[in-house]
Amino acid sequence: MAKYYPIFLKIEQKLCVVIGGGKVAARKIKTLLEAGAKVKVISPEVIREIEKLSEQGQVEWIKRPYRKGDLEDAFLVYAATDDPTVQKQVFAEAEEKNIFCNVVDKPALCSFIVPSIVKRGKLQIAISTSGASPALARRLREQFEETFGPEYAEYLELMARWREEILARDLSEKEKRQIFEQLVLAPVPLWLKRGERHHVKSLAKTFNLSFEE
Ligand SMILES: C[C@@]1(CC(=O)O)C2=NC(=C\c3[nH]c(c(CCC(=O)O)c3CC(=O)O)Cc3[nH]c(c(CC(=O)O)c3CCC(=O)O)/C=C3\N/C(=C\2)[C@@H](CCC(=O)O)[C@]3(C)CC(=O)O)/[C@H]1CCC(=O)O
Ligand SMILES: NC(=O)c1ccc[n+]([C@@H]2O[C@H](COP(=O)([O-])OP(=O)(O)OC[C@H]3O[C@@H](n4cnc5c(N)ncnc54)[C@H](O)[C@@H]3O)[C@@H](O)[C@H]2O)c1
Repeated sequence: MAKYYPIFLKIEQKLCVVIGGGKVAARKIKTLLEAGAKVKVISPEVIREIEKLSEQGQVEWIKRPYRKGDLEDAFLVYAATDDPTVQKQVFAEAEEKNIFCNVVDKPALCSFIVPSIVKRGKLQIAISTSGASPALARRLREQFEETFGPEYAEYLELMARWREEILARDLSEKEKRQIFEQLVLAPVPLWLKRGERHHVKSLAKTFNLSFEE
């Protein structure tokens, strides 16, 4: 099994080409759009979900089978057809053009694989089993979603703002690190979840940080 290197890619406004228009393609398209990519779908048929996105102008749908040259200018490519010959052709063109390629039914032909994602605002937990068990990746996501609830979105907003406020202070690296450590130890997510905002307020006050109720 291949070794994989996890990173978070900035794909805003970058062209991502998806070959095929079934439910697996739809799943990949969803996360591409969430990251702000420009998505082009090439497939003779697509499921209703993708057709709707095309009607709303969120993706460009080219209604025909894949042909060589379709990957021109692509930043990322997904081969999500049910035809192994087409899958190989897409992979071959991507290799030739040095484009990262995800072949959804053939990990051996993937130059990148897609993780299962827990997303709470700025917090993203990406889970991969290196392709060993996608079903387990999904199950772990569901477990993490219970542990890290929607309150983590606001928590991260607060932490980001507080971090800026602390970084702007005339303190030594050590002093700043000590404050960050104390802040992450406080059960802020729990307070937010329970609506105990007065606790968050007094924590903010202790460190002279902003907090709007
Ligand atoms: C995480 C997730 C992200 C996403 O797709 O967005 C994702 N697969 C998901 C679900 C899922 N996929 C499959 C099942 C059915 C149960 C099962 O087979 O286990 C389920 C479970 C379900 O749907 O419940 C079938 C399957 N998947 C692959 C193959 C081909 C093969 O392994 O040979 C086959 C057999 C196809 C066939 O029948 O022939 C391959 C890949 N799937 C990956 C990602 C990459 C490795 C990820 C990792 O590191 O584990 C990799 C290598 C390539 C890629 O696609 O990037 C998403 C969860 C989203 C979520 O819900 O959170
Ligand atoms: N990686 C994953 O997460 C995962 C999960 C489940 C299944 N799979 C595998 O992924 C593949 C796709 O799954 P699905 O459920 O989306 O399949 P599907 O049959 O619903 O969709 C296949 C799509 O490919 C299109 N297509 C066929 N020939 C084409 C061509 N020449 N050019 C362009 N498009 C073409 C079809 O029009 C259709 O829209 C299957 O091989 C399946 O076994 C992968």
